[in-house]
Amino acid sequence: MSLHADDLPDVLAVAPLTAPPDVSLRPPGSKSITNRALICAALAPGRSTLTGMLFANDTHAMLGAVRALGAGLTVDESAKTVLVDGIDPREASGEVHIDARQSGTTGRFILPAAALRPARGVVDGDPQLRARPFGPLVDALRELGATIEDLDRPGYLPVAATGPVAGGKVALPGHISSQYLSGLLMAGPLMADGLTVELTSPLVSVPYVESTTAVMAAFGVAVDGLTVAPQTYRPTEYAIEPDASAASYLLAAAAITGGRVTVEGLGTRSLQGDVRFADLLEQMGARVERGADRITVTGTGELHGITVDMADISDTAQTLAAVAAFADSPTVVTGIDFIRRKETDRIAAIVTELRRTGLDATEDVDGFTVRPGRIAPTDFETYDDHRMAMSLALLGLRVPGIRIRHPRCVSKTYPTYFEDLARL
Ligand SMILES: O=C(O)C1=C[C@@H](OP(=O)(O)O)[C@@H](O)[C@H](O)C1
Ligand SMILES: C=C(OP(=O)(O)O)C(=O)O
Repeated sequence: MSLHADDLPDVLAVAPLTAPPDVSLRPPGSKSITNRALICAALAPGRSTLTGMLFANDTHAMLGAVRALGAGLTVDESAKTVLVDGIDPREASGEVHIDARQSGTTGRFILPAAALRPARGVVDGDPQLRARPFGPLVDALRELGATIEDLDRPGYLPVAATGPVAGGKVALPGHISSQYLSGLLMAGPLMADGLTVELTSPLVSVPYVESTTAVMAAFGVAVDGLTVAPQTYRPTEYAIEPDASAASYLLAAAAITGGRVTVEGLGTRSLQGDVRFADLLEQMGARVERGADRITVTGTGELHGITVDMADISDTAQTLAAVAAFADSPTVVTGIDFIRRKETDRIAAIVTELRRTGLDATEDVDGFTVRPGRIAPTDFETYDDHRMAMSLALLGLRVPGIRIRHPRCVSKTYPTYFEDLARL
């Protein structure tokens, strides 16, 4: 049976490992970097070459989005490469329709780019994305000169944007999502007056904004603090690094099973904050070796609970919850109330599922607590959230009788997840 997302059954049984793993794996390309590189390349008149691309539902959403804006794409999935012929959206005409599917990054990055066009661009998504907040981004774009029509509930998709966005100074909250800021910054150099963002509340997911400015720099655009002067994106050859959030599951597997897993292509040079998940495994008792382009985690048989603020790396909070289930003391995760507005309410979802398996887990105001205990055979619900499926599957590497319902949701960012898990 193929374990590719497209071929998975409605309920997937996870077989416990018969021996600790000792493997080296290269996770697929980073979703976050792929979607940034696609935006920057699409806004860079001329041909860019992107290598190491992730092909998954979220990046297919972005490929469709930049194609709708007029970028030319030559896609070679087997070579993980895309040639992008970029455009200047300020010269575009004609109404376009963009389907961001389930992808927050696609919706929040393409809306400011679409608003650069002096014609109407409709941005919509799946019901799941329609339920996630867009209000702060819509307000900011209006403030900067774009016309944004609410096509349904104000502050939510679908919306229609008509530019051009003149730019200037804008106030933006930081505590709901960093994606608004990243999307505005990437469109910033094409605003006639440039862009300065003033944050009105503390920024979550900070490392993602650092990734944004790093990818922009690779395409020749400088950002000074939260100010972008009018500039031109330069087409370039850009190598996308593997996905650090995807790597968290593989590294967690080593810590949980007492094995050794090396992820290739990610290390101290990574642009992604989620590589710091390895630091948490180290704090819990695993051994971690870091190179410029690889991270190795070795499980020591010891795992202790920790208390940690995960506001910077919240996509790995559910992974940590799975590891915490095997520790010898409770783990408390704080700083992540904003993950209630991701693919699902992730705090409620992970606590509900850990309780279903018999663990004493509780929701806190801005996070959750996991108290280790006996883990019973369980069919886990996944809430159409790829990270629920990927995290809960880790329990099955040690505990018999773990089954994942609707596992195909991993196609959002990691269609080959269960193939990689089987390689352990
Ligand atoms: O900019 C990005 O690539 C992302 C930012 C984070 O979202 P928030 O800023 O909404 O927390 C993260 O959860 C998401 O998976 C990817
Ligand atoms: C929250 C996520 O994605 P996005 O916000 O890009 O939909 C994620 O991948 O966990």
